[in-house]
Amino acid sequence: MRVDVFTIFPDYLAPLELSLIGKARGTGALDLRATDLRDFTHDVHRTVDDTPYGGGPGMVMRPEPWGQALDTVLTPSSLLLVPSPAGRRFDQAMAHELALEEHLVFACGRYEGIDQRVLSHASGVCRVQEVSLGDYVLFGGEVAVLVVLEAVTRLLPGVLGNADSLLEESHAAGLLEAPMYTKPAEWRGHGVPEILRSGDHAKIARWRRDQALLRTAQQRPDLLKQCYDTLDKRDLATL
Ligand SMILES: Nc1cc(-c2ccc3ccn(Cc4ccc(CN5CCCCC5)cc4)c3c2)n[nH]1
Repeated sequence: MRVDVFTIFPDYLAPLELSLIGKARGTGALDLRATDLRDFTHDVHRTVDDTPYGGGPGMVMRPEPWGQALDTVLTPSSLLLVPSPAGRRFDQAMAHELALEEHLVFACGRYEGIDQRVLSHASGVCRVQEVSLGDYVLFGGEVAVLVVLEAVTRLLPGVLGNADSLLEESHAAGLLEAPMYTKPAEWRGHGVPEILRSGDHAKIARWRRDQALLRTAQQRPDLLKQCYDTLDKRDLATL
């Protein structure tokens, strides 16, 4: 997957060099390039913003640098993602959709956002999707890029060493995960559920499924409602 990110703070994306994303870049699963939007300005101050038409607080990002920047990468097969408080809520389903794309382009806004004509013009070239992390306002889009790219990269083939963890996720799709434990068996007076040390994999799987159901019912009943139709009689007996 090829990913282009345009931002006035390219260093903000340095964490993408680390950990599994860094590994995905090393194996070629992810070809990621961050470019400074100011490279597409031509004035001595490298200006990317200006006052909003119609008045109002703050500044708006000028269309010209964005137009020239996006001209260098957008093709009809690109998907332009524009982080925004007004965007489609990012979730695991969207992460799976994005993991199938061949070319993602992120336009990271700052200030009060990007001149709307940039998105309008781009939608004549490729698909454009505004994306939101949630109902709160950040300073800009870079944090959204870090979140989206981490969630998408772990879904790319070969990135997660143990493919089973993805299978686990798909099986438990929609439910919260069961509690996890590791050594030591006794820690500050807290033990580990005996079933997990029984070696009986069928019983362990059932226990984990029950824990996931109960945890979801308790902490995220909205999720349980969404996947209620997928529950079998044994699941319903647990609830
Ligand atoms: N999920 C999420 C994504 C973002 C995000 C993404 C990209 C940019 C680019 C700039 N900002 C900051 C900003 C955006 C908009 C306003 C105006 N708006 C007026 C009405 C009430 C809400 C705010 C103020 C500041 C961004 C914020 N925040 N949260």
